Amino acid sequence: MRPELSEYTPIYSGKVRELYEVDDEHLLLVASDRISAYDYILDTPIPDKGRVLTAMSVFFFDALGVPNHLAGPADDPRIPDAVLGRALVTRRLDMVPVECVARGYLTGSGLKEYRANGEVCGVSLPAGLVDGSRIDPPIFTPATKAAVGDHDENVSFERVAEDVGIELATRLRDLTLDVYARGADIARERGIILADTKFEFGRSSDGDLLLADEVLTPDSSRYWDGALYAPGSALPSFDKQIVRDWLTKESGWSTDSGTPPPPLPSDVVDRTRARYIEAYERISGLSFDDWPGGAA
Ligand SMILES: N#Cc1c(N)ncnc1-c1cnn(CCN2CCOCC2)c1
Repeated sequence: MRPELSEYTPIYSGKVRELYEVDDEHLLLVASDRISAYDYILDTPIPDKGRVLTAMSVFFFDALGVPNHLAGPADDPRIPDAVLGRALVTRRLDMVPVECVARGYLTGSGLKEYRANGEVCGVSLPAGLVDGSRIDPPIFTPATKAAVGDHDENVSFERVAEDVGIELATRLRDLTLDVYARGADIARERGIILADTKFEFGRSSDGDLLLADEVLTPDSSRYWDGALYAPGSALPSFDKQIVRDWLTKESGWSTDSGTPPPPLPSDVVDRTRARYIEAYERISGLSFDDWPGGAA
């Protein structure tokens, strides 16, 4: 008999995920079906998005072979039926307050910084780079965690060292770049580009530094279809471009309207759900049909 979610104390609620206390040593990390676009949480959920992204995290936690916070399997008996397949039991860690970002390609906030001063988080880059240019070798571009709804602030490695000490900052950088490289290799072998990603780390009661949060999901990473990639051209998001295109090209809504986006039509929802499943099955080589939870 599985417990009810109401038996667990909620301790954090983010844009698309929640965190509950299971006991003194364990948390329940729950991924919702909510999707964000243009800094809005859309009114329309994407069925199974939470399960697919949880499946991707579990695949990568296993494939990467890096010590992490998972404390049980996807069908752990402590997981309530209501969130089975989109929740994981994790060890409760002392989180390091740094968003550990690795970038193998220049886009987003990194591109904006580069265009302003030729560097990203204090790391100088060659002249002449454009949106989507490869950054080789990949760079560590940390950020401080913003309050819910705000954007994280990109900071330098030196600032991280001031905040957490040079030894831990160095370990965070090395681990971030190593895990990004492993994830990028796995994705590239399947024709998918991992442009950048964000990791979070925490310390266990034994003092071990563990990979935490979600890992290498489309919500914590930028994934591009390798077949469509061309630096300087449009860089369609593997998972969100269908939603973005409908919102900006078909719905009549505009990003500068100051109003929330309209509800999504069912075909956009269905195609986006299929896109998330395609990303998981291509990258993992596993069938999403075998993942726990879902329609009874
Ligand atoms: N993972 C983890 C974790 C852990 N294993 N132990 C203690 N605290 C955390 C934790 C607390 N907050 N965050 C920020 C990221 N949140 C994740 C959930 O969803 C909302 C955002 C991580």
